[in-house]
Amino acid sequence: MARAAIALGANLGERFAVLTRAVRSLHRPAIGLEVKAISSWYETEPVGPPQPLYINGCLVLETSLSPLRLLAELQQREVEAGRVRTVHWGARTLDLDLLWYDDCVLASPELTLPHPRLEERAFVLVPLAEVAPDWQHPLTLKRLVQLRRNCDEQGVGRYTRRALVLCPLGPVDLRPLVREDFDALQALATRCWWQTYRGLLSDEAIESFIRYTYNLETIAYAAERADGRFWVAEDPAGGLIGFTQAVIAADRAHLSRLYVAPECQGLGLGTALWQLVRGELEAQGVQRCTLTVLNTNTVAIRFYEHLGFERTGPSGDNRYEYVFYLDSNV
Ligand SMILES: Nc1ncnc2c1ncn2[C@@H]1O[C@H](COP(=O)(O)OP(=O)(O)OP(=O)(O)O)[C@@H](O)[C@H]1O
Ligand SMILES: Nc1nc2c(c(=O)[nH]1)N=C(CO)CN2
Repeated sequence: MARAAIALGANLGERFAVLTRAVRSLHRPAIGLEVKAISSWYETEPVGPPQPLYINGCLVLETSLSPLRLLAELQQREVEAGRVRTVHWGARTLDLDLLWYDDCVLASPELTLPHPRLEERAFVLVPLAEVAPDWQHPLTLKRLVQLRRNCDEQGVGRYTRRALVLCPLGPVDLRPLVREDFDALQALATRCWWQTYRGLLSDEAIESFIRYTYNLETIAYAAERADGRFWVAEDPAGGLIGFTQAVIAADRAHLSRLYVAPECQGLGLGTALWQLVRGELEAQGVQRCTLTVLNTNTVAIRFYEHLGFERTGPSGDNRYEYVFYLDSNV
């Protein structure tokens, strides 16, 4: 198996939907394509003629395909995404570039490896350094960390409202909750609540919490609160398998909920949801994030402490209060 890196870019249409579909379609172990790492997403100013902002990211793949076969797979996905080539470096629904393929060096017009403009593009180097920091350019012998350090990152900003994370299920989409999710969220929350609180709370209390907190009206209210951030985790088949919400008020935030479907626990999704929340809180200048947890919920307590939350004391009704400091100067 060879290792290869792919740059993804999109600046037309439903950019995230297109990019998510592309990543998922590149995870096909049966045909010798396996996604091994996915970077964060970045919103980037266009290099080239005036055009809309891009979303860029990078992947590392393991593959049994030859470089040219891999390029053909990439080009096929660009066509499927509706890409039309008109203007050089112009706007596109999807751009998939092969950045490198092991130590392979090639210089044909059809395929040049490593990608000839890799070293001058911050919109490639910044996400690539996340997923392959130790990669070394086979010709210049420069390491990626060094290339990234020397590049001008202006115009390349982290996009904190979404992430695509790899887990044994394949690429899982962490994205904002939308109205079409409400029914599925209600069903998932009901399952999560029974699994989490059976034995810790009375059945009547669980039933009444679910009825109060996850009826369609309260879900809609939570989703639409101006200061709320509500994300869901969507598995590769389109099912919801996790959710979280943080409420921000000035430089403080409160993590109101974080749940993962019972059958998907232990895959790193809870941590991934927290990382997404944390990135957004940092981007908003939030300094501390609090939460409360039932004092008998040892699984959750262990999880939050592992993330770095510190207990600040008991709160009313059998709960503990925790805080996470985002700014080490606080
Ligand atoms: N490493 C590579 N990855 C992708 N395409 C390549 C590579 N090397 C050469 N090519 C060739 O480049 C041609 C033009 O590709 P494309 O239209 O995607 O360019 P572009 O995205 O507009 O510009 P750039 O190549 O600077 O990103 C393709 O037909 C492809 O055969
Ligand atoms: N920010 C940004 N600018 C670009 C991009 C891209 O992916 N991101 N792709 C281009 C052609 O490959 C030309 N310009």
